Amino acid sequence: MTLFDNQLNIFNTPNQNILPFDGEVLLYPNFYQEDGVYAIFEELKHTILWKQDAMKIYGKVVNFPRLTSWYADGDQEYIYSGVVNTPIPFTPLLLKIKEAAEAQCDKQFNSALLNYYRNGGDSMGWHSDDEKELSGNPVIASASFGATRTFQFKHKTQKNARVSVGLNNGSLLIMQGATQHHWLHQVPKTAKEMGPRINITFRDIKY
Ligand SMILES: O=C(O)CCC(=O)C(=O)O
Ligand SMILES: [Fe+2]
Repeated sequence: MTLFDNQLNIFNTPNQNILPFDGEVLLYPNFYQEDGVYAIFEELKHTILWKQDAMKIYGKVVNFPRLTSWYADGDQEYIYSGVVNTPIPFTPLLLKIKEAAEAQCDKQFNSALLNYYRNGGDSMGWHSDDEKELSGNPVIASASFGATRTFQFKHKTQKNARVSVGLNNGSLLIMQGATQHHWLHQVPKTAKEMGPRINITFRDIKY
């Protein structure tokens, strides 16, 4: 597969920080850009072991508004949003996507959280990626495939500070520095007609 050959030479041009202060977020809209980018979504859709997780809210079991999966090196369980995740070993395609992100970040990742947004009704609410297993200032690389969804940041204390970007097919978003301490992020629901989207966030979990 030649999917990522030459890519780093062409698409790793320095990019501007999209946050105004208190963190660093870099967006590379055309990172996974070879012809194969259209096949990545389909392969992920069919080969990832998607699951429907649920959480209890006031005693009621409510499905997450998306499907999820967790891939990682080793066999350590990881609790995310109250759900115990047992890791699945990386597939060859996930490894290629991960290695390209690692080369761009100059950082190794040992795990990946995957989210499958089936349509505009699927979403992820406001949160920071600040689980205790992520180190003080985590570097998180987020790869997106399929439909473009809006990704929003809002500052935790400066209420008017908000940033919104579209995460398109083949984009790579890197969140680093103090971002998770000061900013929340979300993928809001939309009433617009919306195709499916798969997002992968690569993380380095300290056990
Ligand atoms: O789907 C996205 O772009 C965001 C995913 C995310 O924030 C997460 O997995 O923590
Ligand atoms: Fe997140």
